[in-house]
Amino acid sequence: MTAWTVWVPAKPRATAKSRLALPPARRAALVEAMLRDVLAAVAAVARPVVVTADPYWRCLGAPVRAEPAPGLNAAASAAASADSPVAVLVGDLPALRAAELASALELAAAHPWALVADAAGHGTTLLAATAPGCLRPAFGARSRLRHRAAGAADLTARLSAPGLRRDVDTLADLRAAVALGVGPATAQAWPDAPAAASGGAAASAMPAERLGPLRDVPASG
Ligand SMILES: Nc1nc2c(ncn2[C@@H]2O[C@H](COP(=O)(O)OP(=O)(O)OP(=O)(O)O)[C@@H](O)[C@H]2O)c(=O)[nH]1
Ligand SMILES: C=C(OP(=O)(O)O)C(=O)O
Repeated sequence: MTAWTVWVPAKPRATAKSRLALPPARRAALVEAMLRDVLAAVAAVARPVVVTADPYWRCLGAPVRAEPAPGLNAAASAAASADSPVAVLVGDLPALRAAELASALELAAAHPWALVADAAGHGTTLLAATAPGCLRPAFGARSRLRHRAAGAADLTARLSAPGLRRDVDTLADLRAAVALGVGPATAQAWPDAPAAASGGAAASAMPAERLGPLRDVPASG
């Protein structure tokens, strides 16, 4: 089996997920929880590395690398120059299952580099490369097409991996992730949700009927 290193970029805690309409402290707690759930899923199948400018993220317990410059693509480019096989996985996938990531990486092992698209179908949640220097990050609006045009194999249609594709930019996205079943840290950070039983993201499931109290909250200060 291929031994993958999976780099998870993490924006500074104070500014991450600015599109989530939540008060800053609650947003930061949610960002951290999602990151914890993603890292738990990654650690089950690969070696995780957090790439960030924020020393706070050392508290997550995974190895941390400093990003070379601000921005997701600069952070991802650090992974691109690391030893392959290497992947970049966004950190806002609270419904990620370890088995989904394992399936994606298994498919990716047959390609120089590959992508998985986000739930909307326009963005990218995973880039993975088996050959040195192949991974060319071009995250941002409509990144799926850019990554494909640059030569990445598009694995999306060959996978059933809703948690791997369910990135969270808005509260509506969070609602969709909750419907899939989020990991235990996210379940705990979101007060409307019951804390998940032990067993990590793969074992947790949050029933859709608990979604009632989830409301858009105006951002403050
Ligand atoms: N290291 C690093 N990671 C980043 C940076 N910007 C975004 N990321 C990470 O990239 C992944 C996807 O990011 P986005 O969905 O754009 O999240 P975001 O920038 O926090 O969201 P908004 O502030 O709402 O635009 C998440 O894991 C982010 O933490 C950055 O400047 N540096
Ligand atoms: C960074 C991306 O998207 P978003 O910021 O919308 O999550 C992307 O899909 O390349």
